[in-house]
Amino acid sequence: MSESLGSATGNPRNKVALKVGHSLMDWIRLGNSGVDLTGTGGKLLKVTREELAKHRKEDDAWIAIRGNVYNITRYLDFHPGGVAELMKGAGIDGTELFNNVHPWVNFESLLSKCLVGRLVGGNDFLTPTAVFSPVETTQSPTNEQPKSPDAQSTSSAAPALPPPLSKVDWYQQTSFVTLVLYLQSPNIERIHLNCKCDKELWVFINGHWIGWRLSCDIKWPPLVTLPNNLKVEIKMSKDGPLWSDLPVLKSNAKPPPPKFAQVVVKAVQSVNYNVHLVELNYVEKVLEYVPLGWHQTFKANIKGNIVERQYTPIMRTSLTSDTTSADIILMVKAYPDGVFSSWITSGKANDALSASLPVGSFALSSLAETQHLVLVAAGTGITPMLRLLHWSLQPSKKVTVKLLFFNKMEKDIIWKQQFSLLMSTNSRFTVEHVLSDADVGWKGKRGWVTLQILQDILPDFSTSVPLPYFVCVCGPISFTQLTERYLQDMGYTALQYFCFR
Ligand code: HEM
Repeated sequence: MSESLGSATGNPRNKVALKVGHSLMDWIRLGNSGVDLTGTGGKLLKVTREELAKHRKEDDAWIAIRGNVYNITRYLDFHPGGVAELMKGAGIDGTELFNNVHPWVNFESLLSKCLVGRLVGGNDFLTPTAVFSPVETTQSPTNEQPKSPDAQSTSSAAPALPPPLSKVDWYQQTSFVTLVLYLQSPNIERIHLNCKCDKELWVFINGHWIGWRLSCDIKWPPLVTLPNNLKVEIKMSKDGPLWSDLPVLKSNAKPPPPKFAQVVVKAVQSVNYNVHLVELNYVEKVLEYVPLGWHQTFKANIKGNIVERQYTPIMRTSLTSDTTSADIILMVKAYPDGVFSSWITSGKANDALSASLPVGSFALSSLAETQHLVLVAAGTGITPMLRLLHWSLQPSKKVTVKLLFFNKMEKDIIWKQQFSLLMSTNSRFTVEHVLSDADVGWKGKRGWVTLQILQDILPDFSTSVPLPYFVCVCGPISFTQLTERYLQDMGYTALQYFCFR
C-alpha cells in the first residue's frame, strides 16, 4: 500500500496552482481581518444533515469534518487540492473523503474562523471506533481478537467510554495511527500511557483506564498532543499494513498506575558551559503527558541517600532542533556542589532514578483572552517558558510574546542565538536580555528586576484600564517574589499573571 494517498479519486498527487493572493498567508490574513467567514454571524449552530445538504454550491458550501460543520465557501480558492476536490465534500459529512487524502491536515486550525457548529443526528461519525482509514472499509472488521485476562474487546458493540471522554476516533496512514480522545470537560488531571502488554495500549486519563488492542507493535513513545483543551491526540508510529480495526478494551478494576516510574539517563548534551539537556527514558513502556507549565519530581538514590528535585520537562521545539526520541528532556544547570544536578549531568547516573506523575496548577485557559504574553525569566527559569513560547507562536494564534530574560553574564544566556533568530523570523516575538554582571562591552540592559524595568515593557494598570496582557514569571524564589510584588504594585491581579514556583 502506497503511503501517498493522493486525491479522493485515487490520483496520487493532485495539488493545483493557487490564484495570486490565495496563499496560506493570504488565508491567515483574511481570517484575521475580522471578516465573518462563517456566514452565520459567528453564532454556533446545531446542524442537521438535511440543513448541511442545502449548502453544496460554490457560493454557499458547508462541510462536516469529524463532527464539526464549516463554511468553506471562502476557503475554496485557497484549497491546495483545488475547488473541485473540496466541493466533493460540500453539503455532506466529508470526514472520510478528508481522511482518505490528508488526515494530517490541521483543518481545525485552518478553518477555525469558518466554524458554523456541530453536526447533529445520525451516529455514523460518533461510533467510538469509527475507522478513518484510506482504504474502503465496507467489509466488516476482522472478527476474533485475542483477549487479555483483564480486558474485553468491544469492537462489535459500542463500548461505554469512561467518564472523562465523550468520544473516541482514530485515523491512520501506513506509517502511523492517531487516536483522538474527546474530553467532556477541559480539565486534564493526568494522562498516563502504557504498552506493557504486547499490542495493547492503555491510557489512564483523569482517574479512568481505557485500552485498545493494536494490530501490530508500535514505536515507543507515541506522541501525545492537545490540539485544544477538549481533545487529546495520541500518534503512534508503526510499520506494516493498514489496520482494519482498533477495538476498545475495557478494564475491570485495574489499579491506578504508580506515582513514580523508573527512568534511565539516555544522553546528556551541553547547552552552555554549565547547563545541560538531560534525556531520560522510562524503563518500561510508559509515558506521562506533562501539561504545559507542570513539573515532575525526580528521585534518585545517590550514594545511599534519597535525593528529590523538581524539574519542568521541556519539549523538542525549533529551539532545541532536536530529533531525539527521549521520553523526557530536562534542562539542568549543574552546580559544582549540587548533589543531584552534578550527578544527573555527569553521564554516569546509572543508579535507580524515578520520575513522578506531573504536578502543577498552571492552566492554559488563563491565556484565553490574552493578546500580549510577557515572559519574565531568570536563568533556568526559562524552562516552563519554552513550551509557552512554542504554544503561543503557533500560526493559528495572534498572541505577541515578549521575553524578558535575566542572566548574570552573557555566557549564561541559554539559546541566545536561537532567540535572536526566532525574533528575526517571527514578527510576534521579541526578546530583551538583562545582565546583572555584564562585561563592559554589553550594550543591552543591566541590573536585576526592578519596577522601572517592568514599567518599560508592561502597561501600568494601577493608572489605566487593564489590557489583554498576561505575565508569566519564573526564576529563583527571590526573583519571583520581587517580580510578583512589582506586578501587584502595577495593578496586576492574579488573573493577569502566573508565577511558576
Ligand atoms: C473533504 C474533501 C477534500 C478533498 C477531496 C480534498 C482533496 C485534496 C487533494 C486531492 C489535495 C492535493 C493532495 C496532494 O498533496 O497531492 C489536497 C491538499 C490539501 N488540502 Fe484538501 N481536500 C478536502 C478537504 C480539505 C479541507 C477541509 C482542508 C482544510 C481546511 C483541506 C486542506 C488541504 C491542504 C492544506 C492541502 C495541502 C496538503 C499538503 O500539502 O500536504 N482539504 N486536498
